[in-house]
Amino acid sequence: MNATPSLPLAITTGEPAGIGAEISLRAASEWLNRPSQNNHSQTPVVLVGDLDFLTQTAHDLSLSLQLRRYDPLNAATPNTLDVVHIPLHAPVTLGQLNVANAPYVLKLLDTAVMGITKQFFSGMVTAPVHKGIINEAGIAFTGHTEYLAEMTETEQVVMMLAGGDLRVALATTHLPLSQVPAAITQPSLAKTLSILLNDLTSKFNLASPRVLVTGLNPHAGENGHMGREEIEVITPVIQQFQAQGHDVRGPYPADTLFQPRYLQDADAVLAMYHDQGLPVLKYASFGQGINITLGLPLIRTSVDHGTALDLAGKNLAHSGSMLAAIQCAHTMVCARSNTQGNI
Ligand SMILES: NC(=O)C1=CN([C@@H]2O[C@H](COP(=O)(O)OP(=O)(O)OC[C@H]3O[C@@H](n4cnc5c(N)ncnc54)[C@H](O)[C@@H]3O)[C@@H](O)[C@H]2O)C=CC1
Ligand SMILES: NCC(=O)COP(=O)(O)O
Repeated sequence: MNATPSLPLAITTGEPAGIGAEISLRAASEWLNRPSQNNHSQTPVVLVGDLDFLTQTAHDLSLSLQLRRYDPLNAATPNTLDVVHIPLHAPVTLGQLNVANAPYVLKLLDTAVMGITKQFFSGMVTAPVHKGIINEAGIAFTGHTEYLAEMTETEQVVMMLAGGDLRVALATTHLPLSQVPAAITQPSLAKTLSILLNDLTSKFNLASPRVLVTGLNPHAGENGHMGREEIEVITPVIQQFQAQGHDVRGPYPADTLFQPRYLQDADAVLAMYHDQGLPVLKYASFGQGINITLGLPLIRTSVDHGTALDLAGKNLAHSGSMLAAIQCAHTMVCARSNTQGNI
């Protein structure tokens, strides 16, 4: 047993009008009551959000949790959940977005990143944010993935979702479909594959990961008759990695790749764009899957769903994905402390 508990994971509670507070509180409560596993004590968690709002939400959910303001010098007692208090900018009406709280949502992320940088936190787990309302507040924002890359000055990161037996990584993230082909170049695809292979080994303990790569076009371009990206971009990059000894295969037509015959021995699929890969994963495991940002200099996991404004305040949201995201971040913290010593 690793007797020294690691630094806490920061759970950013997301868009306050959505289900973020509810799933964060419920998942944290379940996590705190779980027995330790894998010879490691459970990584502690702290919530990042408005203390009064979270206390009211915990009360509405009848959770038997005491919330208190986070104090790094004073460890939380059992059944007590620490909150890094970030005040809301405006009162919350559940289910109704308010531009006034967009800066609050981003402050949660900034606080978690700063806390990781200063070694108060071991990593971050993010509840969903609403991309649209942040943009309507006049702040350009496409997602946590790109925001965290920018904040940490990381040139390229990779979005990967995992659920059931499937891992799906994406060559492009939140781009209009019309911009996808131009964004997939040999250098960008090679960098994506390199991050994916590296993190599957370092974070998921896979010594020689097998990655299956989709084509971009229908039928992977049908020998160039339905698009040339497979011939001009994707195949040369796959061959480059194969020549280096990596088990990377494809390009496969995306509509036939997602069947057990291909997937049973694969460690991950690399899909070319958001709506090529994620619908399959969400069909397989929606509500239980996780989203991991690979290539960042910090640990970040998240849920596989959005803000679910339609469920906010109804005590109907499932917290399984949030709990899985905490579990995954904990596993990554343990893997890191095994290789680097406990931090
Ligand atoms: N990690 C993040 O911050 C993410 C944020 N989003 C954002 O969320 C917003 C809403 O996106 P939508 O496409 O409507 O997807 P959504 O995932 O919020 O909702 C889709 C459907 O799934 C249901 N649902 C979602 N989470 C659930 C849960 N935990 N338990 C039970 N049912 C659940 C909702 O009620 C709705 O019927 C958008 O602004 C999107 O950008 C979407 C995905 C991830
Ligand atoms: N569909 C996944 C998604 O939108 C998650 O985005 P991010 O906020 O994690 O970058």
